[in-house]
Amino acid sequence: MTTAPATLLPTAAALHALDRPAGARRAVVMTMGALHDGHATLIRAARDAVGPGGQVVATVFVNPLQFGEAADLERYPRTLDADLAVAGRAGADAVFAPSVDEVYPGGDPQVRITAGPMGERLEGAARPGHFDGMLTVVAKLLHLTRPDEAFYGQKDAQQLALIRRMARDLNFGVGITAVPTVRDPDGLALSSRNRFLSPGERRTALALSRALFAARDRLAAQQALHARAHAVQPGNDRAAGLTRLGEARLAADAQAVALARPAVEAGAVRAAAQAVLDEAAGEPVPLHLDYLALVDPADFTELPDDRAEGEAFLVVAARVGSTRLIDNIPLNLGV
Ligand SMILES: Nc1ncnc2c1ncn2[C@@H]1O[C@H](COP(=O)(O)OP(=O)(O)OP(=O)(O)O)[C@@H](O)[C@H]1O
Ligand SMILES: CC(C)(CO)[C@@H](O)C(=O)[O-]
Ligand code: BAL
Repeated sequence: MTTAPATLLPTAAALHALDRPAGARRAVVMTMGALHDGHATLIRAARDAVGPGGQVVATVFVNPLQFGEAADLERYPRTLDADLAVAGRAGADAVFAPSVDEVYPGGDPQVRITAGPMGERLEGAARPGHFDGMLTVVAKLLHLTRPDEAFYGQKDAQQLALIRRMARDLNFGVGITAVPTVRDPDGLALSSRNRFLSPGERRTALALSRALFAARDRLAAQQALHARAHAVQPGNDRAAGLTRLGEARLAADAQAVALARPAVEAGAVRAAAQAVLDEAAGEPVPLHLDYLALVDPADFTELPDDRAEGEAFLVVAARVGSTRLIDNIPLNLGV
């Protein structure tokens, strides 16, 4: 393990020449560069997984195939020297940072990966072709780097679900590991694009995480009501204890509310987040909501308003000024 800058591997030939000690596990962390602590957390997780004797390779490649607007591609930050230092400190041995010609010799590839229906929803609908381009380069980078395990951030939840799906559907034979979203102390999910936000835009952008946390808190409050209602049901031993504590009245109220509304429903969770986003849309620096959706983690289809059980992701995308941001939170509906 090293804290020196990671070794730069600018070509596939240099990558293939990288010595791979016998028995050493190799982990890969793919990025588009401009590394921040979210990326460093992925690299640290990769290092933890393979151990000091293993090998961690990060990749830095701004993939033209997954960009729609040319302006977004052109202004994407490129900070390779700093990236080598961040990657090295976090525990990467090497950074594979190829040129566009190295990855796509002879121009755009004719044969590509198709993301399928999950790739057309939400982010896929907002950025047509994005997920086909993303999966195509992920497939290429997996073939080039040949890892045992690859690490991706939960922040890009739909991307992660599609990569898992590709690895499974097309038998890539690689382990895919998710790393939870890393946030600034104020809640904003770290993202390379955050650097484009002015101070005012950043304040408005905080509504994304605030909306997700409001939904999570709404769900937790309803679940707590149910727990208390359950505690005072006839025959439950805890009822006597609660009475002694003077909580019987409170618990009875809770039971009445909980029984009147028997479950925590998707519609109420979504509404709690929507209220925060509506308020941010009226700020002097407004938030322009692209989508807010409560989805099935398996395929990113929207859950019906009356769904009251199971795993879900609450996902959001919005533009503030000229910067488009995404965020999400995993939730468990039901009581
Ligand atoms: N805040 C974060 N927490 C955890 N993982 C993250 C975070 N931000 C990015 N990642 C992960 O890092 C990997 C590389 O992402 P990428 O280079 O696109 O960074 P980014 O900050 O998401 O940039 P941008 O949002 O501008 O595309 C992806 O697997 C992504 O999910
Ligand atoms: C996975 C990825 C490196 C492919 O270009 C990119 O989409 C990203 O950085 O999340
Ligand atoms: N962070 C996902 C890659 C992209 O925005 O293109």
